Amino acid sequence: MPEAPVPLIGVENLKMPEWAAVDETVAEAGMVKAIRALPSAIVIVLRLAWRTSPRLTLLAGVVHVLSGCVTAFGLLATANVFIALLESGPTPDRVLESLPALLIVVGTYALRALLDTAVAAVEGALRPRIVTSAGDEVTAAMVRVRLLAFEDADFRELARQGARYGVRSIEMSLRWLADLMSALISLLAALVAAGLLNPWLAPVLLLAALADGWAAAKVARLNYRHYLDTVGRNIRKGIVEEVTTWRTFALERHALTLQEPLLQEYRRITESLMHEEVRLAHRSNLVRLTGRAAAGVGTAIAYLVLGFLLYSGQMELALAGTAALAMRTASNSLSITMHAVNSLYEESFYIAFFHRLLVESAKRGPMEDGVAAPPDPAEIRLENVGFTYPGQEAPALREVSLTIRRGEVVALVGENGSGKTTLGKLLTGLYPPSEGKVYWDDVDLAGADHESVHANIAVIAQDPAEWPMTAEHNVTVGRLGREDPERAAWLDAITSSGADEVIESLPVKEKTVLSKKFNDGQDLSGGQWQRMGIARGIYRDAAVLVADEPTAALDAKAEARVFAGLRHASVSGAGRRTTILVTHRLANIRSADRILVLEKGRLIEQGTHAELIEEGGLYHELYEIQARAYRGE
Ligand SMILES: Nc1ncnc2c1ncn2[C@@H]1O[C@H](COP(=O)(O)OP(=O)(O)OP(=O)(O)O)[C@@H](O)[C@H]1O
Repeated sequence: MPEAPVPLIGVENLKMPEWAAVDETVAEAGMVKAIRALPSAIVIVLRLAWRTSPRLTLLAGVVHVLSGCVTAFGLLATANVFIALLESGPTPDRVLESLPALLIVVGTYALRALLDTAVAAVEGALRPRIVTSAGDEVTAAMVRVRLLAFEDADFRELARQGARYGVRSIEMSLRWLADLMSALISLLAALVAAGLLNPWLAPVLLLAALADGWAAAKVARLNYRHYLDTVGRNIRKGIVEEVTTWRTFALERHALTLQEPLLQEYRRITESLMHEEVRLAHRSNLVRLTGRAAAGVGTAIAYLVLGFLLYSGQMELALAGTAALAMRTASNSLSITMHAVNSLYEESFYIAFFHRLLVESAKRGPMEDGVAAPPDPAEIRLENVGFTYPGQEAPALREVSLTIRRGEVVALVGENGSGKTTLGKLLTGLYPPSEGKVYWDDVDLAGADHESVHANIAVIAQDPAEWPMTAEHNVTVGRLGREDPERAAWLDAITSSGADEVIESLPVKEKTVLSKKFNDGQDLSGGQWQRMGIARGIYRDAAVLVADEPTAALDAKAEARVFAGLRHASVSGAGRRTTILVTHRLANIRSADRILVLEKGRLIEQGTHAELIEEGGLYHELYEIQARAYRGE
């Protein structure tokens, strides 16, 4: 019997992102309630247009209104042509008499054509500006959010959806808004014309429109409901696509023979999405058919009313032509209006993402009016600090109190998951504590301007970023404007880190682009990237340096060289640098000024190597395990 497929990445029990759960209520809302939500989306778009260019926005409004008015005028002028033509008397005379009215009609058509061109020109200039501006607002908001925001999966997904659908929806909404304005004005003109001819004609025309409108609104809500229902599966699909096709997973994918199971998983998700898609198409079609049938009945009633009015002599035949024209125009405009309203309604959900993304980003944005942190703090002090990652229950750090003085080399030691990396992020103000305080001298980082803190830190990450730029910029990107006429800082950074050997091996040395995305680009090995990351951290020459497992991927020779380099860097340069080292290789940190030992998020021991060995606690135990392994015991 074939084995049942094992779902690698489950799809059934996915928790809905919080923002999508909120929208559930919108998707379930009644038609009236939903239509009431429409103006807020229009306001967002109009505000954005106004912010982008008040002049062009105003101009777009004016040309639209003018163009609609000309249509209305043309329609009423047509009535005069019919009246002149259908009067009693010889045909040539009637034709001649109708000529002035006909000329007016032709004139309105010409004017309408000119105004349409003006509308297209103004919109052509305005729309790209608004779309660029919307994209810019999202990007700027995202760039400015605090680091911790990226730990929040809901926010990350909102950012993805807001950037992807929000900006596109704004562009679409602009088109619909333009259509809506022209159609509404034409509709108004046609209804007035029809109403003037006979008051009964206007309401029956509206009847047909309502049926159309109901169907379109229902389809919009079905679409949005479908979007919400499938958002979780689409997230999963993205993840599976990533692990199935990305290079990062390629090695293990093959080595673990996961290709086929992953493909199965991918198919399982896409097939379930496809079935939903087909179901949606069927349901939408049915709704549309019902709407069209009802609208057809409405139109038939309108023509019956017209026929009755003619039959009963309540309307002259001369006016019936204009009435029919007005009905036709009204019905066209109504269908455009309804389509535009419903498309706007549909887009309004996604515009809400855009808006929510801006609001959520602002909440997570930089501190306004924060005080400047000292550029070279004499001490960093933690008072009863606790930290819990967003969405987690258990704290990663608890009740940590400590002081680190300028120039100290402090090593953080502890088992996996004990909180070393997290502590490094709190000391450098990258994450705010959930409890307690972090001070740089007497400045509480909770009230400090983030940039002033981050400008004075350098972080050598365990998995350094592989910047797709030249090797030179990979080292200098942290302080591009640094004055280095003799290249002493550059040489110091690359020799202390061992990056000099990497650069030497590159085809065009430091000018080599380190990315396979470029034709002549080059990739590096894990250890080589790590050396570039260390060089970058040293070159930044910041007052506080955190090196998180900087040598995990380095060979023994390179590792010894890096630690010597880091010790040298901590006493050289502009001032004495505060260095915080996270490492599991305890032999490297024997000479650290102080060793802090963490266990399950608590600081349980601190002191020099000798003191901690003497104490005989966890550090002693960990050190002995490693030492025994080297002694071959
Ligand atoms: N991004 C995150 N989201 C949620 N929890 C996290 C995150 N990063 C770390 N944690 C949790 O916080 C705790 C501390 O993690 P941290 O990375 O600080 O440990 P560490 O001592 O540096 O571990 P290692 O030696 O493995 O690098 C762990 O329980 C970990 O599971």
